[in-house]
Amino acid sequence: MSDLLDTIRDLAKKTDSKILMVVLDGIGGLPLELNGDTELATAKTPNLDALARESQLGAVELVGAGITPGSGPGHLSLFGYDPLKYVVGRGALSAVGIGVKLGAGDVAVRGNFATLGKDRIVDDRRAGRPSDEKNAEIVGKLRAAIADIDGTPVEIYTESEHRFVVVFRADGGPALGANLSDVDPQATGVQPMTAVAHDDASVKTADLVNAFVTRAEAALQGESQVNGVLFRGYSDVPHFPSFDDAYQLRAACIASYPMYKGLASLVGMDVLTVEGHEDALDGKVQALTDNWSKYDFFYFHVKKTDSTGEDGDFQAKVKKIELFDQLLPQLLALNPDVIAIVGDHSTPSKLATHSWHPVPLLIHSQYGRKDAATRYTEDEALRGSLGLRRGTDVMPLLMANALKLNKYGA
Ligand SMILES: O=C(O)[C@@H](CO)OP(=O)(O)O
Repeated sequence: MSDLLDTIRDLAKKTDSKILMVVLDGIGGLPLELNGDTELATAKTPNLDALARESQLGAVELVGAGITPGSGPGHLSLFGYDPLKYVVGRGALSAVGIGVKLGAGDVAVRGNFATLGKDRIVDDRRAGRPSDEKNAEIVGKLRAAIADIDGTPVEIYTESEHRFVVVFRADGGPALGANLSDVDPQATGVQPMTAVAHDDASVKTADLVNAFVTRAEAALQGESQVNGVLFRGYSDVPHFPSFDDAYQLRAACIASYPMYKGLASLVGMDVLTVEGHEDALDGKVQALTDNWSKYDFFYFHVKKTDSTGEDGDFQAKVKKIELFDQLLPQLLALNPDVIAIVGDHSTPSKLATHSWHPVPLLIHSQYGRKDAATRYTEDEALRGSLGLRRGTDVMPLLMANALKLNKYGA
């Protein structure tokens, strides 16, 4: 099956124009009551509104109608990689994002520190979002308790907040399979699940995962809030076509959270250093400004629009949107030839998790047509000239608006 990336590679050409892709993680939302306003519509966003009135708007479904994307597939779609073809587990994204190298046959898995109540019922899938320092303290405890499991080396790393990474090393033995079920139920009020192998190569991995969960809970018995571990997204390291090669671009990633840096690194983007804590918006603007002349594509990631939605905090998400709006003029001052404002999925506070709802897309360039949209909101976007599209349409549209694509065919 011809891959869109192959077609784009044949059409792409180097030019001096610059593309800035801003991903507001989880930006799409829902009104709290029927016919009410979403978080985006509620937010006061004068700068986004002004930009929208001079841009083309539409909406994107990152994987397909009715499908709720994880951040990984959502981003791969935005980068032009069909998420149904290019599959990678969270484990590899997190591991690569924190600089852990995986060898042949190793398996990495994404962990959540969680709060377990009576009968091991999951009370909080994120253990109250502990600090990175608390995370590191817990990782230290687990490293002391679990250096290996029946001779299989086990490595445990802090990612951020409630997130951690475990790597099971093949250590010269048979490759460990990554085809097994999650421990993380991605819900509260139920117990962690028992990992089950879906093929013979993953039987050992499932045994290792279940043994880790048992030993970790024993080691964390004295902890009041961080006393459980949930696993999802097992994977080895995939080899994806290079983003720079497919688009003839020099691409840079500006993100704070390791998983997004891992994803960008997997497709070959340069991951720029961002100073600051948490979502570090000032540090990201600084990194963008300092490196503006060195690249012609920038992926600029904003995380807290997702986290606040996942915490079910409508007003907090509104505030994070308004905070981004306030820094938008600094991005526009760099005068990108093309800027896109988009998200990798919706995370409505009402659902407190990702959802299938299309995400608003804004593209600003000098080659747009008249567009009826007057704001960057879910409803207004669908009045735009771009209509409803797949996430994999975004990069070709940005390349076209940057005059970076030759004509297809004679
Ligand atoms: O890591 C995260 O920020 C989120 C979304 O990807 O995962 P979780 O719901 O486990 O916090």
